[in-house]
Amino acid sequence: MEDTKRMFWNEPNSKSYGIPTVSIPRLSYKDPLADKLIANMKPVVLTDTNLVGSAMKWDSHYLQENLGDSPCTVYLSKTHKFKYFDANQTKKCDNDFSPPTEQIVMRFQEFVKRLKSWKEGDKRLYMQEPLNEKILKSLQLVNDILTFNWGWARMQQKQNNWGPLTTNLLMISTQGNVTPAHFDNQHNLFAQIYGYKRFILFPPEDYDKLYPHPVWHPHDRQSQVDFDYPDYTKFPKFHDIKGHEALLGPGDVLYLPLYWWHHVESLLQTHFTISLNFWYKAGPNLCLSDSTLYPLEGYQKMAIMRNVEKMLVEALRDVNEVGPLLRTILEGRYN
Ligand SMILES: CC[C@@H](CC(=O)C(=O)O)C(=O)O
Ligand SMILES: [Zn+2]
Repeated sequence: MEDTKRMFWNEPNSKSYGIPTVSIPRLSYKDPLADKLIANMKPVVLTDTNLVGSAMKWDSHYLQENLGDSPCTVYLSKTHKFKYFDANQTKKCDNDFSPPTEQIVMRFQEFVKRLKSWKEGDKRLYMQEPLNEKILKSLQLVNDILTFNWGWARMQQKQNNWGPLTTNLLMISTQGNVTPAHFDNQHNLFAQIYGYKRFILFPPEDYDKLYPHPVWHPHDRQSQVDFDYPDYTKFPKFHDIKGHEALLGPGDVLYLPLYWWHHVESLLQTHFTISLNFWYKAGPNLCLSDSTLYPLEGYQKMAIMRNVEKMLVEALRDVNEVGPLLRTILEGRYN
């Protein structure tokens, strides 16, 4: 793996974006430091969990055999970026929101056909579908899933007090696709199955450097900063950002902590990449109580800021009144 890693960084698609980064530790799951990092909500790549060992044989042919006519959600983009948006939150944008990607449902076999014939210049494809009874018709695939290393995953969930597993998102991306920087409100065990992905992570406390869209916006949780063409006038603090970087290959699992920002790229080594994530709800330590330790952690302050913003949007109704009211609270009093 190390040799592959060295070869990779010559790849043209590993843009540095001018962001200094440190490497995320790559450890055996047996290394006590691995569990310590997870317990402290720090990212770590685990190289030998065998979490999705039974999925290492999943390639386009095998998945076509076992998912064939299942309907799956596919995003189409004219660019390499797949910036997520919540279609239910466009009403507050007075129709000046233009979706950056198209979302369609197609049969899995149709997706594979388009994936195989895809070439540079075509609309890029990104299939993202939760593994659930809707698509799991084949016993072979169900058996593969049943033989994941659930013992290890359940142990992490229990000893770190995570909430329930909510989703296993199956992701199949054409080479070179980018999921721009965003955060999720769940813990994530991200398993790489085929091809290579590059992650650049930023801690929750970089909230002020990544300028997320407002909570009411369709791009809630997504950074406003375009890493390819950063607007340092509008987003000056982005200049000081520092990242945590990891290259994931088949069998690697990245623990991506709740509220950590992440930018994700499918590298050019293969025509497409296959990944599966395990999203777990946050545990009770996101709620403040008598046992809360102070000072609060970055992720706890992030939850507070989001709740304050949501409360103001609800109370004021007009989103244009949120800024002026916050400035009134701040100016000459807290700054
Ligand atoms: C959802 C797409 C993204 C992964 C991610 O953001 C997550 O698992 O939270 C990626 O791999 O391109
Ligand atoms: Zn994410």
